[in-house]
Amino acid sequence: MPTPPTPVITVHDAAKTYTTPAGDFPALRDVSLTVAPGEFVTVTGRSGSGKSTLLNLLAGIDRPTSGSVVIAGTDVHTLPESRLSSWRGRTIGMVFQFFQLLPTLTIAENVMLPMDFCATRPPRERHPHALHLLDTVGIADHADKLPAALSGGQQQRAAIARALANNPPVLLADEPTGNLDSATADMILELFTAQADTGTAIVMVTHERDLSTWAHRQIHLADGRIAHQDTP
Ligand SMILES: Nc1ncnc2c1ncn2[C@@H]1O[C@H](COP(=O)(O)OP(=O)(O)OP(=O)(O)O)[C@@H](O)[C@H]1O
Repeated sequence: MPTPPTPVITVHDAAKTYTTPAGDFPALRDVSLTVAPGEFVTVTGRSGSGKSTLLNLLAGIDRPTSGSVVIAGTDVHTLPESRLSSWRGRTIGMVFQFFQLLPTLTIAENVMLPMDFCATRPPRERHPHALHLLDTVGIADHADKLPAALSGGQQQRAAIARALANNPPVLLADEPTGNLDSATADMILELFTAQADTGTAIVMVTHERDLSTWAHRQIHLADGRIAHQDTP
């Protein structure tokens, strides 16, 4: 039997309780999961089931009330606040529903931002690397345009190139196809599949229930717990 790969994401017994004026609200409970390098996992569930809360814990944006989140060997929530954003910039790529490109920077400049922020490459290599990434996602011709000149699908490709700028082991996506027509959405999902094939672990929150054509595993949340996991 081959040894299973060491997970790049390990969530152990994580819980997140929000304290509100109306009392404590358990948004996540008893969540344990692992994701291996190269795995493409979707997280589905009704509105309010805890999908974004889980993604925020994985990104180190929020801390669990109890339990642990270990990403690429780092227990995320033991990192001091001062090291968290640089850790995130090197370890996590993030893709959002509304792309979140900076409107006054060109597409290439947007893709260079994570490299500038983390100084992961010497300055002279950053623009060529941005062009290489834009080529990989099929929009190198648009490198010098502003985001507003691109279609939604092209902007999402640029956002994916930016997310991959520092070659992170983990890509987190929050409804990345939610603002795209279905043909464009399929192209974005194909890009994710191809990226997973290179060894990146991908966790994607989505409202679409069945993405078995693309995802290796589908995790379904209900009331803050993992209700079931399907492996197509
Ligand atoms: N900062 C907060 N303070 C209090 N309650 C919160 C906070 N953030 C989220 N919640 C509650 O936690 C629950 C889970 O929220 P979460 O955003 O994770 O759900 P979701 O599954 O991502 O929903 P959607 O699909 O609508 O984005 C919800 O009931 C929400 O109201």
